[in-house]
Amino acid sequence: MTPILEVKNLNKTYNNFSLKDVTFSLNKDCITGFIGTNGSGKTTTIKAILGLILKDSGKIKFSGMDMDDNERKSKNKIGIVLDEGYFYEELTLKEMKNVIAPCYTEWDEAVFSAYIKQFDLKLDQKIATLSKGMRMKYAVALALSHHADLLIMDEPTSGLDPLVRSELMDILLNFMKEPGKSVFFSTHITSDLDKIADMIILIDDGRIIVNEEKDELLDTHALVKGDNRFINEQTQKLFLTLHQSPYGFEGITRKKKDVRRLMPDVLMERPTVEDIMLTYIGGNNNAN
Ligand SMILES: Nc1ncnc2c1ncn2[C@@H]1O[C@H](COP(=O)(O)OP(=O)(O)OP(=O)(O)O)[C@@H](O)[C@H]1O
Repeated sequence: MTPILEVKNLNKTYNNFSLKDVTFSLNKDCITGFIGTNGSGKTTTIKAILGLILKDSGKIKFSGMDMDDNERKSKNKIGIVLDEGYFYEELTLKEMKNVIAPCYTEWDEAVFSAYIKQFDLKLDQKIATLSKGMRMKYAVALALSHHADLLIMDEPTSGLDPLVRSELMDILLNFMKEPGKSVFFSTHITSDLDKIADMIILIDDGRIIVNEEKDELLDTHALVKGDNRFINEQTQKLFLTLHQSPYGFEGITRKKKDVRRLMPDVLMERPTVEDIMLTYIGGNNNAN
């Protein structure tokens, strides 16, 4: 199956930062979480994909077509929710919609009205007066009203309370019910992804470190906790990260069988996406 988006050897250099040969694909019918710490390159990658900044090199394909050569055609099928609202604050929701709608050949006013109603938004309200949660919902309504196949969201949950974040997760799951849809979702609030992501891509210092199915990632790793007496020169090597305190140790392993064999009395739990992220970032542990 053709991936919905292919990013190949994407490079972009700023004074103190660079994307380094960023390469990944997004599959149809998948929610992909794009995770990384502050400043790891998530926004830069998304902006480069969307042509909002000039890339130094690299190829981006949408549904098999080169995005540089088919900008209008591909952007017609992509919905975008960006971190900084790209809205004119003094306009009302309706006025801003009137600016955005003509950019899309498949704009669907009925779908937009249904979202506005569902999200309890008022079209005559000024953008400047929207709360963070309302602003996110408005951005989602705009992004999903032109029959997009791929929704790209940059930190949509940042600054939102847990209730609104959970509402957003439901909106995304609802969007995914139609076959052929995909979501690419950058965040450093990884708990949102534990629930909904199919794939996890981790970027650290401009480099893709992990690109794997979420369940595979969580099944092949384990969070191990136990008494310090189990830690010795041999068992230490079983861990990607290991933290010891006077009360015991906690570590992430990929060698679950060996841990079970050599450390029979320890606790093994399924890690979270955050545990995995903290394991692989920074380049200062056994994982790299
Ligand atoms: N226009 C620019 N000029 C120079 N440096 C920039 C520019 N835009 C971003 N950077 C730098 O690139 C690095 C990556 O930034 P980016 O916004 O992509 O990170 P991020 O992973 O999205 O972080 P966050 O989670 O904080 O939004 C940062 O060090 C940032 O300072």
